[in-house]
Amino acid sequence: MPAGEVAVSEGVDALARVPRLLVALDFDGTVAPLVDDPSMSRVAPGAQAAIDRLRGIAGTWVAFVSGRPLASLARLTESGTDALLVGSHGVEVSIRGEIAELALSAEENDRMTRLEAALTGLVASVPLAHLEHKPVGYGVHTRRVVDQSLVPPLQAAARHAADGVGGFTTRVGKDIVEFSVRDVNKGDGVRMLRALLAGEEGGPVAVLYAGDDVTDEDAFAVLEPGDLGVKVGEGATQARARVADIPAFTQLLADLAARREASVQLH
Ligand SMILES: O=P(O)(O)OC[C@H]1O[C@H](O[C@H]2O[C@H](CO)[C@@H](O)[C@H](O)[C@H]2O)[C@H](O)[C@@H](O)[C@@H]1O
Repeated sequence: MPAGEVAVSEGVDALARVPRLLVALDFDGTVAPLVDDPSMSRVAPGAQAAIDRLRGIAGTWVAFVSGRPLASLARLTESGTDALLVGSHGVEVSIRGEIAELALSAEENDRMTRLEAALTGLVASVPLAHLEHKPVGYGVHTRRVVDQSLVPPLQAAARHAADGVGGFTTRVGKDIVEFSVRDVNKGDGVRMLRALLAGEEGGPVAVLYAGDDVTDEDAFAVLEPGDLGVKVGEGATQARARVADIPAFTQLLADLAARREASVQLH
């Protein structure tokens, strides 16, 4: 479904009135501006305020669903023990402080080691490229590479190396190509969170999912009638609504909080 099929205001209005709502948020590029150093990312102040407000409304849950490692996501979102976090594109899960064990097999570890050796050499050959070590894979970052003509050949060589080792899921994001030894995605994460909350609450849970990148399409793809997918920024998408940028999405979250607070008071 093309973005723009639903006017943002109309979509938010509908979500304000559902009895149970999961607000599932991508992190980088959706609530946190993209920066050169991933460790320096921060949630935009207005977005944080809206998230805190939403968390305080009855029948409303906020989760982060990110490609980031869980530890990084927990730190940057300053999540407490009640947090719902899905990291590493759906592989790592933390539900209110309970972290599902990853337990990589010896074979997975071996493939990781072999890919790391290959990627380390490739990344070292391109000035200012950076290799991110993740719990179930690697990210080849190229945001800071000055000579961007070096990026396509680096990414092609990295893909070739991953194909050579075998068994990796490849994802292309913003100035990054990533390789994961586990084939799980953000859609799996959203499905799991919805089922968990519906089970706990004994009723259906509508979902607002927002994301800015290609990897968020897996999450948009599992949304159901009554949910709302919001694409943040440009690019082809299956999301039914679109906002221009992080400030516009921050405004959407604040509007949702205000309308949901008003709706809860009426019931
Ligand atoms: O699913 P997300 O929450 O959007 O995470 C995707 C990747 O985000 C990080 O990289 C991106 O953000 C960095 C900081 O702004 C930026 O420097 C980089 O160019 C982006 O690709 C993170 O480092 C990755 O692990 C995530 O997979």
